[in-house]
Amino acid sequence: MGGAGQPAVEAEGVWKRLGGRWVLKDVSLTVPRGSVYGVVGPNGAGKTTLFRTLLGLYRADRGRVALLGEPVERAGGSLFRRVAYLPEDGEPYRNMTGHEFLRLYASIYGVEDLEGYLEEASRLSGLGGRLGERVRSYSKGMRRRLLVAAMLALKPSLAVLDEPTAGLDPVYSVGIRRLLKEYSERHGVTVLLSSHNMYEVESVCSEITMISSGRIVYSGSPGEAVRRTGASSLEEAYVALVTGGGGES
Ligand SMILES: Nc1ncnc2c1ncn2[C@@H]1O[C@H](COP(=O)(O)OP(=O)(O)OP(=O)(O)O)[C@@H](O)[C@H]1O
Repeated sequence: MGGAGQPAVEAEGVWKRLGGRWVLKDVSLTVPRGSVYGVVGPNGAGKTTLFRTLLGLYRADRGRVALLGEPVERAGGSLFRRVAYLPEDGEPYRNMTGHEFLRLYASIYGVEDLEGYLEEASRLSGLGGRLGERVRSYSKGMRRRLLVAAMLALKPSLAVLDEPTAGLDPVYSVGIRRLLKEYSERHGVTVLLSSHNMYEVESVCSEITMISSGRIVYSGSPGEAVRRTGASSLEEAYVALVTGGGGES
């Protein structure tokens, strides 16, 4: 399996056009192996498009993307089995029980040690006896937790999560952040996430990229963003760095 010493994700000069306009403009970033890396930016800045392009779900119009050391356009099943993606609107099937959903997830990824996987995913979900109930009886927080547990228990090389805690209460948000950080530290899982929550990004991410109108306006540590702008918090630094770029423009 090639690319063990390579960054988890490397994008160079990526441009992507959608609906007749450039949504990503000359985006370059490097996500180190084993890191928790955050992408932040206003609504419509291009975060989801960036993730989809990095994962090969969209083809970049210009530039190049390497995923786990391989050019993404050449990547096949053996690479994608090491990558887990949770889209912003990802949902488990409502008519399945939590247990059934985990089994389905394991079969899609070709998990070999099914019992070990189910035990770990069940534990990470924190859902206990509720796993025997249908997903449609779960709250949004429970559904998110089930999805995050399903992906982390795979121990993927790279986990990509688009706004994993959006709309969740603080208890679920803190729980998910803890899982992501622990799994990254303990199992070397590289985590790439997007968020609108600067507290979240500051508390879990070692490096961040800020994107505004499809262009990178900052890459580095959260602390450096604060220092560079002379702001008193990451939220203030973020506003200073993205102001003028706008979101949907
Ligand atoms: N399939 C598409 N066709 C045309 N335009 C698109 C398409 N997908 C996204 N866009 C546009 O591209 C821009 C970036 O969208 P994207 O969803 O990547 O932003 P985002 O940063 O993830 O936003 P949010 O924070 O609101 O989720 C937006 O202006 C959006 O309307």
